[in-house]
Amino acid sequence: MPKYSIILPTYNEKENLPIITYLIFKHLDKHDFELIIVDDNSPDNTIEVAKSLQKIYGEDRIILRPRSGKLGLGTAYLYGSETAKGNFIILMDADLSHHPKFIPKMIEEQAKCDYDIVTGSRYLSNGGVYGWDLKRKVISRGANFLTTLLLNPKVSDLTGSFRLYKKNAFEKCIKNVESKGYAFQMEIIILARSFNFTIGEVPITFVDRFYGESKLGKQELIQFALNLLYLFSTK
Ligand SMILES: Nc1nc2c(ncn2[C@@H]2O[C@H](COP(=O)(O)OP(=O)(O)O[C@H]3O[C@H](CO)[C@@H](O)[C@H](O)[C@@H]3O)[C@@H](O)[C@H]2O)c(=O)[nH]1
Ligand SMILES: [Mg+2]
Repeated sequence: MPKYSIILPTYNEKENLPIITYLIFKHLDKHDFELIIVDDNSPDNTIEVAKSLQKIYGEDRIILRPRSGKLGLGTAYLYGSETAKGNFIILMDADLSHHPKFIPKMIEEQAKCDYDIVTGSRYLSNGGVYGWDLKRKVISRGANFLTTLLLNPKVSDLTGSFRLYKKNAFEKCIKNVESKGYAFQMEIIILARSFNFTIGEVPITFVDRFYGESKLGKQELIQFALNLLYLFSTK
């Protein structure tokens, strides 16, 4: 039976964490999985909530990273993949923007063609984005448009982070990725294509967070543009 390791990076997600955890356990009750919560020493003490959840669901089902500093999302994913015991890795956000009900659909899609990667896509028909203002919609569409124009990796949602990977595919991509911030997800797809990994897509609806705040800032966007130009120039 396949085992799935779900990596959940958290930074100030104390309200969202119990709800997302409950929904993951509900929607994956027929699957063998572990949940790896990678907190960056959040000032709101998310880690204390995570420890309580670990007591409820068991230390074999919820794995926590020992206390760290603010190390960033890239290192959170790296820790998750080094710790994972599953043969598949699932990345998702902890803020309820990614609904766990889509995970069984991703698992089904992966099995259909034995894909190396399945991406949750907001930009397929039946997918969508809810709750974002115009600026955020333009940024997301713009980032996808520019990446497609320059690198055309033939995936409809390049910046989304809700994905399922075969463990070996994820390890190979993450070892080679250079981008640290918002461009990370996009670069992973570019790398996956260069390694000839197969990629399937499942439509998802992304709902903007209700509790807490997005960590995407102006600096991240400038970095995205620089990373994209770098990938284009080294193509
Ligand atoms: N451990 C850790 N977790 C972090 C950090 N920064 C953010 N996170 C966690 O990473 C997830 C996504 O962060 P958000 O701040 O909610 O991102 P977003 O603006 O909603 O952006 C989302 O959509 C983008 C595509 O439009 C994605 O590119 C991005 O990865 C994310 O999925 C959340 O679970 C958040 O707690 C960090 O430095 N460290
Ligand atoms: Mg978010």
